[in-house]
Amino acid sequence: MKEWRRLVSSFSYALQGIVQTVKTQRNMQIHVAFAVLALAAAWWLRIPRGDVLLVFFSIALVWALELVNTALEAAVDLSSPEWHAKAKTAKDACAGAVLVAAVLSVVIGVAVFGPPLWGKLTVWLAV
Ligand SMILES: Nc1ncnc2c1ncn2[C@@H]1O[C@H](COP(=O)(O)OP(=O)(O)OP(=O)(O)O)[C@@H](O)[C@H]1O
Repeated sequence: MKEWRRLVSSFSYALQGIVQTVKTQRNMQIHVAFAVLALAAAWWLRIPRGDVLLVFFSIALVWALELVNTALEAAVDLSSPEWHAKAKTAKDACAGAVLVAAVLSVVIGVAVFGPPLWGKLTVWLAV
């Protein structure tokens, strides 16, 4: 029973971490907005299941890295409030990781949504 309660509370702390990050981090709010847009577009364009999984994968990757980035920023601010070269390296590298995932998700987005969007556009333009 105790184990079960511990599992539920760690899940609840994890959810609090996600909610708090969405509430406080502008970049996370942008990622969430893009994810909602991408999923709405996937539904509208009737994207095949395999491609929807790719979209979910890129959303999860960007969100996960933004959460790690937020955690690292908080830890660095706590341990090194003054300027320090290593604090800069840590923050910049973590921001770079988010950027890599964001670029990958743009590439996936163009590959998944590009052809069906183009198809819709050509139908509209032909009318
Ligand atoms: N203690 C520090 N020592 C050295 N450089 C720092 C330090 N704090 C921040 N920086 C530099 O300033 C940049 C911006 O840091 P900041 O903490 O404002 O994060 P951010 O990327 O603006 O994220 P957010 O907007 O989510 O707070 C870092 O990427 C880093 O280059």
